[in-house]
Amino acid sequence: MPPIKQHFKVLETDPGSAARCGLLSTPHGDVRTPAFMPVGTQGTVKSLAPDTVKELGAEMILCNTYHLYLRPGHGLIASLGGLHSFMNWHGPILTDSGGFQVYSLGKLRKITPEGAIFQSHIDGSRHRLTPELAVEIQEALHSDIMMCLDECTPYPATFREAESSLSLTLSWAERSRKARADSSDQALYGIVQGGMYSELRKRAVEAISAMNFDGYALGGLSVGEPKAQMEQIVQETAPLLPADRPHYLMGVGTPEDIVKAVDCGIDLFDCVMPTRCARHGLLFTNAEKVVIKNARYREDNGPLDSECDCYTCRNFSRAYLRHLYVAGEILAMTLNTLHNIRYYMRLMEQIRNAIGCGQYAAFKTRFLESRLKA
Ligand SMILES: Nc1nc2c(CCc3ccccc3)c3nc[nH]c3cc2c(=O)[nH]1
Ligand SMILES: [Zn+2]
Repeated sequence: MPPIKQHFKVLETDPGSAARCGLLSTPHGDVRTPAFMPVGTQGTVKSLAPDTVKELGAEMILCNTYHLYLRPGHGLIASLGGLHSFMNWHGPILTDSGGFQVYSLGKLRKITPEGAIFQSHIDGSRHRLTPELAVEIQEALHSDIMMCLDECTPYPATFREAESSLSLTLSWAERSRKARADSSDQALYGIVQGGMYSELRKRAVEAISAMNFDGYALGGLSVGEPKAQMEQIVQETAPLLPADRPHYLMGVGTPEDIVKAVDCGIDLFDCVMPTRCARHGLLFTNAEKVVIKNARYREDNGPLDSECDCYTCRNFSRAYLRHLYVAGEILAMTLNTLHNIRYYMRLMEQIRNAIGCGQYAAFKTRFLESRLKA
């Protein structure tokens, strides 16, 4: 069995909560956790240069195996020196295995015990994504953290459907682990499925934990299930994960979701929300969600968010941001995304500080109450 990368250290735990601060060390640098990872699906955090992403405080970003395999191809990226130099991002990168994207993007997809058969959403070409190919692609991209190929159990699913989906994910996890090169300096994380069924989730944690991965992800959530159900699964399952390894909640979430999940011991988050909302003119502030195209901002000469230290809030008025968005200017995408990513980075800084001074429970209560008024 390849050596396990002891690449995570818990630094502080909060007395009144399962929240913890940690340090994730990778070949491309360290990540302070709890951390939010901006999504850079096609090798770019849309509309932002990598230096800007770094200035905003992001330490690790996500890229997509499915997209980069289809275009421009993992072989090309490997021949050009790997994904870090290709996109000029020299910090840590986590890549998803592609299963979720096949499920949500691929056309005419068919799941077989061997792998996921799908047609490219780009040119209709046919492909079969296997656990072995998913590892090969991520090794070619040379991401710092690789994910096993899993089946993201659809929502809703019957117990039997979730059970058979879980057994597929477990067999793929075993094959992913065996496919990893022994000398690899890349970490490999296992993914816990099990639908919305506590019994299956517990079975999944036991089986995946026994495979001794470098970190553990909770998958199969943020797939359209009611918020209360997601929270219940996280509350029940996160405490069962190996405490000395990173816990990654895939695809989550809103600021409220993150604050609640940190309380359960989640260390890593990703979500398309800050970047996608920015491109649709929905901007995050503590006071309210600003829909920038709203006429009420037409003459508003004030900053987007008076509490924010970002370039957008320091240099432009709400009136100007509204003008750019309504006029369809490309700069609107950049300024909006820059602010929303900075909002999430500042939230994670506040979360780490609250844990560091043993005040997380009070921080969470105060934050959630303030959001109710928003
Ligand atoms: N492999 C996998 N990915 C998921 C993602 C994508 C996260 C991602 C990683 C890297 C880049 C982009 C997206 C999910 N997003 C929302 N819910 C999700 C569930 C799963 C899941 O169950 N399995
Ligand atoms: Zn700002």
